[in-house]
Amino acid sequence: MDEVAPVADKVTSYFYALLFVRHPDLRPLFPAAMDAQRDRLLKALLTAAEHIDNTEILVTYLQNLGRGHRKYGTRPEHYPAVGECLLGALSRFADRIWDEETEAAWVRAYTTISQVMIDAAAADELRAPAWWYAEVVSHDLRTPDVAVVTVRTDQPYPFRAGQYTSLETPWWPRVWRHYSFASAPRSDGLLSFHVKAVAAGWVSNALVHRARPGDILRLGPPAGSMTVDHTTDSGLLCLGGGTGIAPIKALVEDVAEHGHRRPVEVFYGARTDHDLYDIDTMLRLQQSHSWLAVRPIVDQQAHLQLPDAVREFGPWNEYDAYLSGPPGMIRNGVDALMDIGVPPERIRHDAVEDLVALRG
Ligand SMILES: NC(=O)C1=CN([C@@H]2O[C@H](COP(=O)(O)OP(=O)(O)OC[C@H]3O[C@@H](n4cnc5c(N)ncnc54)[C@H](O)[C@@H]3O)[C@@H](O)[C@H]2O)C=CC1
Repeated sequence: MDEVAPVADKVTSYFYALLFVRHPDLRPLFPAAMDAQRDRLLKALLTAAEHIDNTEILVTYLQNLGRGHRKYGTRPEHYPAVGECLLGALSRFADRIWDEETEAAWVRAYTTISQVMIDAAAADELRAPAWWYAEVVSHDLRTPDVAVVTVRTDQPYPFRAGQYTSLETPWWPRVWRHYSFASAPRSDGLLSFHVKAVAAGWVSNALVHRARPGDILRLGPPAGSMTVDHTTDSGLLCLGGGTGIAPIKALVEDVAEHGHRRPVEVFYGARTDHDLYDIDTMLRLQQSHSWLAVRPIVDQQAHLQLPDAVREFGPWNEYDAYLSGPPGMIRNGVDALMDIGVPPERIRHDAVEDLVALRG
């Protein structure tokens, strides 16, 4: 992977060119514009390579990936075509080190990887649809660029508070983006998402500025492990930045439903007062639950960013920490928490690679 990383862009462009020339029948499975897609393939490979020595994490990651590929229409017979083109691209750009042994190692790795994905997809097929249709039932514009979008799915959608889904709009077919659920599972089955229209974000702009009740979206399966462990009663320290408050609100509802009186401390960060678009909901929750404390942290007022604010309170070493927000906030937040003694195994957040896909 070291050989490939510096020329990653070239490898992926060449890979897709090979794939579409040799297998034109696979082209309709991919979005019309391939820019974001290119990054994804390499990110998946890098993630797999990074966890190559941790079989448990790697297998879980690949199983999710396999399940997630069902919504694209991926079939087991597509995997050899992809593998062959991937090897073609890698051997071309890693030619300095490429030999029979390297090729054999890649074939072995790819065969194992694809088999785990194929098996996970096949098992999932027996119990869940490849995707869910979701009708927009309400669209609440909270700021000029943040909307709360609520949908009703065509079939029951099981998930856990703190997880996210992938979402496709009718305006950008086959372009999928991740959004966290903004509530714990509700008795009426409705799902809500907080969406910020980001610059050049096709899906987010469509959801904020175009989507209206009656529009039909598609959802992929739930994913993510930022969920509450209900077998313990340790406190929860939650950092939600911007629309990252969405899954934190879901976690608070989850704790409330489980009836444990465990302390939950929420730090809700935003650039300005105006960006604290969900503060009323969070303060209402605080009023209803004595175990919950919500602290809004606004950059402009305090001249400090969300992770710094957390240092001023605590101690947090008995807490499980949950972070949700922009990738920079997650990275700095994890550093700040470790710095003040929170053990890494108690810190939870979505993978930063997936957060990149949360944008747009
Ligand atoms: N599961 C998750 O982790 C979720 C992540 N998100 C992501 O959250 C982001 C929200 O975007 P916005 O509302 O525009 O956020 P924003 O850019 O307005 O920032 C929100 C908060 O994060 C802090 N922050 C931002 N960058 C930081 C850095 N480098 N170091 C320390 N603190 C930093 C800011 O001070 C602010 O308090 C999006 O990137 C979205 O993809 C959204 C929902 C769920």
